[in-house]
Amino acid sequence: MPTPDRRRQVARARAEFLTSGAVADAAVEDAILTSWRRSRFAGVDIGTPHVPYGDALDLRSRLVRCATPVIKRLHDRLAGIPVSIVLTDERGRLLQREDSERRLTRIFDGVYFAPGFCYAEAHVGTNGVGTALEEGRPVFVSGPEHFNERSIAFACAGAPIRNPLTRRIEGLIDLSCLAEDAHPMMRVLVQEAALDIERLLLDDGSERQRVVLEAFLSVSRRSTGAVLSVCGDVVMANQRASALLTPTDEALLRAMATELPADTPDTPLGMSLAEGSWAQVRCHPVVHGSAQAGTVFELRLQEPHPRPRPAQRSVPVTLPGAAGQSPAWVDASADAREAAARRLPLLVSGEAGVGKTTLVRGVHLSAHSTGRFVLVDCDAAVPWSPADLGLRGPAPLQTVVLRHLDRIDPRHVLQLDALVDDLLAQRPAPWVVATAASLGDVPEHLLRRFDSTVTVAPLRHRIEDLEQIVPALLEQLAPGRGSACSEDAMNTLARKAWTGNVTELRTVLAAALRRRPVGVVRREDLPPTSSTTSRRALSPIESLERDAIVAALVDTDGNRKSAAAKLGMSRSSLYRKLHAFGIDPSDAAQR
Ligand SMILES: Nc1ncnc2c1ncn2[C@@H]1O[C@H](COP(=O)(O)OP(=O)(O)OP(=O)(O)O)[C@@H](O)[C@H]1O
Repeated sequence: MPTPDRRRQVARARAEFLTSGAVADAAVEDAILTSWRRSRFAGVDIGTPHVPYGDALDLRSRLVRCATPVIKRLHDRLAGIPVSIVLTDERGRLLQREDSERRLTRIFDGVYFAPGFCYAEAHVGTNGVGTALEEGRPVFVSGPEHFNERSIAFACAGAPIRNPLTRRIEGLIDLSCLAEDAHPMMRVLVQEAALDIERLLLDDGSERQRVVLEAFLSVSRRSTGAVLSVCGDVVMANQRASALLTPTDEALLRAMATELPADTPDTPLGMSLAEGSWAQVRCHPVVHGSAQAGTVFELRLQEPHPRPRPAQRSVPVTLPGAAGQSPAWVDASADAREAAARRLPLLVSGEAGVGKTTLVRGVHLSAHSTGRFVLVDCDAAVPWSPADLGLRGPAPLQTVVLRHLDRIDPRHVLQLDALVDDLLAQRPAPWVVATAASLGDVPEHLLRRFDSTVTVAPLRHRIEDLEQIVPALLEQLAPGRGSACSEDAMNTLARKAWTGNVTELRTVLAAALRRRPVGVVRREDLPPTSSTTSRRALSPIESLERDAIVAALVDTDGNRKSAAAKLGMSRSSLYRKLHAFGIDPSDAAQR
């Protein structure tokens, strides 16, 4: 336990840090100093921080089931020692607390260290729960090592609990007491307890996982396609599946695994992959005993035609202000509507200008609610306080869109995380949606906040949507003028690559309307644009190929020989394709 001298030294270091932001060498452990910096950065209140509360606790989870006997044993072992045992979820929200003394019940309830309250570092600053989760390892925080004043009276040791197979953090076990009662053994005890819980998690899952593994291996052996299995949190993929599927596809398959009934007929379903291609999916539910243990998926890339559609999506979903009837758009609309109905935080991905915000606004409007729709641009939003962002007000919030999540400044991640907590803790909670052009650029920390994802396909991969989008845009740009596009103008538009998607289309139509403010827009009214105008509308697979060629030319500064080598094709094939797809290499190189 820290001696009084050591305690004074830490208290001095804390005061120095709070005034100057610096600390003398070795005055506190590195982990504590790093956590103080994070806490300050997140704008945590140094006096009495706001501890968010949410009452939707999952107390029947596997984590709670496996932790309960361990907590009980520890409670018996610690009888007579003034300490509380706490279990939290992976975000630091308390699920259970067992106090060895009644005195502690009153004290800990008084500082909101109780089930439902969230002790993430971004809210309360350095503490045994939030800091151990941030660090991903056991941490002991005592007295003035805490960031906020109110916690200085306490000491807590926290150890993350990891999924034994994926090693992802599932929760945390913590021992907390008054600072004067702290003992170094607390750190050892929580580490032991975390390991015990992990062992039980392994036992609990291993039988189910063994059965699913066997099914996965058996399908992989006989299949020449991509094979992926889902068993709870554990996903296994063969080499082909790893190469073919993006995290978004994987998330979709995980969702399918939970939704498909065990008696799903063995008929293949169609699935639009995040990269825009189309796959035929066979689902093999794996049953163990009387319950479904998991699902094995077998995927084959499809030629573009015919596109089989899942039966349940045969009725098009139309959303106000969001035009489009292509299967990819209809699927995305239906998925987004479902997420809204279940109030699941949703991440909508897709290239810039594809209509991500339009889709979400359409879902919002289709609910006919009087609640507010608020857009927060993560690229620009500073400061992050709810009032400044327009999130406070008399009318209830219905939908909050965190636009361009992939462009957030890394220094603002914790503030945004705290904002999401604040939104989700409201009653009723708004539907929280984020949009991003590149999922790979969304900080991992934030990615985990979103339970479901929807991908909006690029316009060139659902070019048939022009039929509805062009009239909708003409009406937006020239309301009431009854403008339309001639057939030859539509044919020209259908042959363009639309790398800037609907935003680019809107600009082109705006220019055409300047030339022909009323009546029918003809081909000659369209501005000359884009190096990639092909002679005919391309199929989805062809447009993927064209994208790959343009990307290779961009990477090689327009050098055809290097681009052909990069694409693994002969130079003559590349020349043929440049011609067929109408690609001008020098123009592509200037992008
Ligand atoms: N399906 C659609 N129907 C009608 N208009 C659309 C559609 N999709 C996009 N638009 C129009 O295209 C423009 C860009 O759409 P939107 O802002 O929704 O795209 P985004 O993907 O959210 O863009 P960014 O990536 O820049 O955030 C807007 O003017 C919008 O009105």
